[in-house]
Amino acid sequence: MFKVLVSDPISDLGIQQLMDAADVEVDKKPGLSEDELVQIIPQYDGLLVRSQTKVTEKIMEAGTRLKVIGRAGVGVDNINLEAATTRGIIVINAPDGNTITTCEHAFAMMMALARHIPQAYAKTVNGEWDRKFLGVELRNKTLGVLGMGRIGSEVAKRAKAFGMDILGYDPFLTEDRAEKLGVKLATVDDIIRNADFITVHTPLTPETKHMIARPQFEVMKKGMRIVNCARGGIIDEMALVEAIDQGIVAGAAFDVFEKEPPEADHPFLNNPKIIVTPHLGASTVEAQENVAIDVSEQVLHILRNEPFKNAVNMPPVAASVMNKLQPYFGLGEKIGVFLSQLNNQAVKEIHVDYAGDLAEVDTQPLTRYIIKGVLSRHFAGDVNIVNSMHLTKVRDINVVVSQASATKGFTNLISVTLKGQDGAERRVAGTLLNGYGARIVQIDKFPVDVAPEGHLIFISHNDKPGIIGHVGTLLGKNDVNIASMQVGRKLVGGEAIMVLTVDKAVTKDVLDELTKLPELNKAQHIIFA
Ligand SMILES: NC(=O)c1ccc[n+]([C@@H]2O[C@H](COP(=O)([O-])OP(=O)(O)OC[C@H]3O[C@@H](n4cnc5c(N)ncnc54)[C@H](O)[C@@H]3O)[C@@H](O)[C@H]2O)c1
Ligand SMILES: O=C(O)CC[C@@H](O)C(=O)O
Repeated sequence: MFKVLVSDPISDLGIQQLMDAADVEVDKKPGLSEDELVQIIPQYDGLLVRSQTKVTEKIMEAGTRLKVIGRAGVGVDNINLEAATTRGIIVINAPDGNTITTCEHAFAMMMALARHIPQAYAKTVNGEWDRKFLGVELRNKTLGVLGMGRIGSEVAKRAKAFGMDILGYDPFLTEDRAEKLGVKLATVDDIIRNADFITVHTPLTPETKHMIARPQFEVMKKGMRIVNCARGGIIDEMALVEAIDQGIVAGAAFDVFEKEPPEADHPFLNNPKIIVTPHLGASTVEAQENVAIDVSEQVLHILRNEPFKNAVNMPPVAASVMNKLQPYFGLGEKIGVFLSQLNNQAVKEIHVDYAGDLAEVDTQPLTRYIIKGVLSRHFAGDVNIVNSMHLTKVRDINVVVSQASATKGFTNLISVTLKGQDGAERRVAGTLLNGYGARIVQIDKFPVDVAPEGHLIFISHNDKPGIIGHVGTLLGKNDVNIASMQVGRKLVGGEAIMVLTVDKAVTKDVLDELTKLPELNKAQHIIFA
């Protein structure tokens, strides 16, 4: 039974799928402190949060069973990703579920700003009939959108319908896409100097922190208005207050703050030209259901070891590519497991070569399975596809991936070579054979045909008459039943290998006895657990 802790208020309807799952027990405990979380987290396999819970290294350190942290929303700045990756904890988010809701909030903030709606409301309900509030139209105004991702693009579409001219900047915005969205591709400087309204929709990163600060306010169009429904810190709060005081900025609308919640004396909270909401961008019934449904579904997949999407601490891969790669994951990992047992020296480089059907696909996820296989028997702690690449960096292991079309007659081929620090190499290649599943087809320089399952004995010997008989007799004497046997050699009488599939594990004593046979150089037990 998997246990999942929901530590923030998350839509019940959204997590229904998790609560209904027969193999999952869900505990809802919103509002716990870090210390309280540290106390209870060891019993959980999954943690579901919104933005209130700060998932710190200390919590992950205590969460020895944690496999997945699900963020019901987009931003994962409340989760220590580095700590999660190091521990192999998969972090997933729900990037699409609140896009429209947040876009609508940003748009509502822009309209409220243009027409002083919160200020007028406050006066009216206080008994004051103040008709001096004079707004501006959106029509024919220039809107600058910084960050044309999911939310920024939706804002631009709506602004178009309002008759605004839109300048968009995003390092990933192409001319084509800008044209499709009816947006003029601009530089940050164009936007700063020409926009009547600016709205920011980037993540908070070292590059975007204070991307609008004093130098930018100094060159802005007098009377412009600015909206931040993305992340506190993208706009320098103190510089904004100064720009309002100097009459450069006519008004600002903020849903997010550098520190949340802001202190009671935060200068935004008593400034009549700044309207604020308490990080409500994603707060609609629809968005909260959507993100909770998305994230619950992925958490279930991860707990059940099924393919999943939206991992934040792994590179994104298109679903079509994932479907193509998925059948190879088991083979890739087994090649790695095989090599990790064959190899007996410090690894400097892992070279993965993909051929045939795999030559033109983005094979990054598959490489992670191979590396996981190579490392998992040697590293303390959980090695998985989230932390496997990270672990190679920590251990200074170079990973080289190549793709080639030469398949040596196979429709697909994965060849993995471990290079040791003395330059020695071990190689295992495998393929997926239609109707037969995973097969190992090469070990070092020897062609073989072995199913990577259960227990194998790998023997290197000199190709001399009688050796197969000696091995069979010795194993029989020790009650080890041979299910199949493969012999590989390059030259008659030269170096050779033997791979035996046996029904059970072989003891070290049996291996030692095998090694003492004439012409036998080495015998190893290989296990695919
Ligand atoms: N207020 C809320 O409740 C709320 C809700 C949802 C999302 N958000 C926040 O809104 C922001 C946007 O979310 P999204 O879903 O559209 O994300 P997204 O990833 O789809 O888009 C972000 C875009 O920002 C662009 N970008 C990155 N650095 C940039 C830079 N230096 N200059 C210009 N553009 C840059 C990226 O290329 C990307 O296209 C995020 O910060 C997210 O956390 C807030
Ligand atoms: O959970 C929330 O309400 C905040 C959501 C928002 O900031 C996000 O990044 O998705």
